[in-house]
Amino acid sequence: MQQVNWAKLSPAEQQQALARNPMVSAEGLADVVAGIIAKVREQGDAALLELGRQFDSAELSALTPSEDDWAAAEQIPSALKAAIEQAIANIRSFHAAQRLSPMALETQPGVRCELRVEAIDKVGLYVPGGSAPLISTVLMLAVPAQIAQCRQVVLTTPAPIDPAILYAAKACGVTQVIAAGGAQAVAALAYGTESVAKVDKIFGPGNRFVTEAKRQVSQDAAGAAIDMPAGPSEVLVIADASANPAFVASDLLSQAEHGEDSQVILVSDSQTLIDSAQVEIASQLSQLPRKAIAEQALAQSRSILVDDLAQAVQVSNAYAPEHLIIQTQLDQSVLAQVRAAGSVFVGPYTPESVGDYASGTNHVLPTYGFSKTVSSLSLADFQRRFTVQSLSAQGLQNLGECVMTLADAEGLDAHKNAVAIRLASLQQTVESQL
Ligand SMILES: NC(=O)c1ccc[n+]([C@@H]2O[C@H](COP(=O)([O-])OP(=O)(O)OC[C@H]3O[C@@H](n4cnc5c(N)ncnc54)[C@H](O)[C@@H]3O)[C@@H](O)[C@H]2O)c1
Ligand SMILES: N[C@H](CO)Cc1c[nH]c[nH+]1
Ligand SMILES: [Zn+2]
Repeated sequence: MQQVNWAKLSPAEQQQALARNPMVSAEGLADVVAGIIAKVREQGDAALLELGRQFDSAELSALTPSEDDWAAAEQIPSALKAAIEQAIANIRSFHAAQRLSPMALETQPGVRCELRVEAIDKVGLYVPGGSAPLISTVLMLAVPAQIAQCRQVVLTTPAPIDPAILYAAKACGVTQVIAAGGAQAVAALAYGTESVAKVDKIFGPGNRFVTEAKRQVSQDAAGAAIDMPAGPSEVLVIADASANPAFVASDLLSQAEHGEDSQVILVSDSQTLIDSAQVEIASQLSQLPRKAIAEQALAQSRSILVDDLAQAVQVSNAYAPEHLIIQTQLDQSVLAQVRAAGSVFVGPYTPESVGDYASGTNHVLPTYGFSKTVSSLSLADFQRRFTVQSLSAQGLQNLGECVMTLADAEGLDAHKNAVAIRLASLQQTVESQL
């Protein structure tokens, strides 16, 4: 991890200290992904099988799990089943509480306005599986889809599919599981194939091929909507001298182990804490099976010495991390100054892993600094909201003049006439009754 002293950096160097890998980093990534999407649109299932064999599993022979696969899913260890069920219960509680109550009111007498909420009909869930089978991502995507009552829930994940992914998918009411990963899976969800149902919206994180494919299909009217840019994992830890360096190191490593393109940042006003966290990182890293991956992520990560905690939050707000961990003596006052973060973890006993798996919050979060404007995944993302209005005759008489004046000002006579014709008809009725 590179070490820098924030106060001694020029503005350009400060920007550099918070730089990420570019979103479209690999040479020609957009063209490679466009080629894969075109292939899936032309060749359907045959393309999914060919690309799946090339990138994921040479033995791939079918896109849908067999009866044996579903039977194997029931055989996962009972402790794992229990952990999945406990996580589902917490995720369900937190997301069910996000249901909006129907809202209706009269904005003025006779003018009734409503806000209604309905599920998005067909959703596609992308569960990463290139480097680790993200069983927890099944829960984060499928539980809110189930609460929203989406009619069709198609899950794709690279082959070979881990039995626990199937177990979790079944437990959360997924309607179709497809063994496909990467850009080809996103293309199949967006446009459909012989085996994959076309969906309205695609959810889920992934590597740069997945993220770029989501971007491309979301820009095509014939494609599908997407949730957010949820790319390589990131964490920023704000820690002061009171923090436990072993805890801090473990949190940084938990995100560094995701992928070579993950990034972790430690911001502290204590050089002593930074030094002892570095010692801990070296010692914990040596024990990790995914040491090589974490090492590469650490090579593009930083520790930043700041003057005080106020400056630490400024640095964090400028970076806008996917995950923000606060381990200081002034946690609540630091939290109050946070302006941009996908999800925040407060206090020494709140490792980021709890949000990744089971506290109840969603782990699908905006990366690349998008947490300045994009929110963490929630129930609302699986729903569409629409408004309804209904006016009584009296309501139109009360509001008509206002609408006609505004239509007049815009020079839109047909708009004005649509009101005037009704008001005239009402007037005639009144006169005929006299
Ligand atoms: N932001 C979030 O909310 C969040 C949540 C969970 C995971 N993540 C991130 O998701 C990512 C998962 O990445 P992953 O790679 O493990 O799994 P993945 O499933 O996203 O990607 C694997 C797929 O990439 C494709 N691929 C690999 N090399 C390719 C190549 N050379 N050309 C074309 N396609 C290729 C293959 O089709 C393969 O199926 C990690 O970076 C992790 O940090 C983010
Ligand atoms: N930290 C990841 C999101 O960036 C989510 C995850 C899944 N499993 C473990 N972690
Ligand atoms: Zn994680």
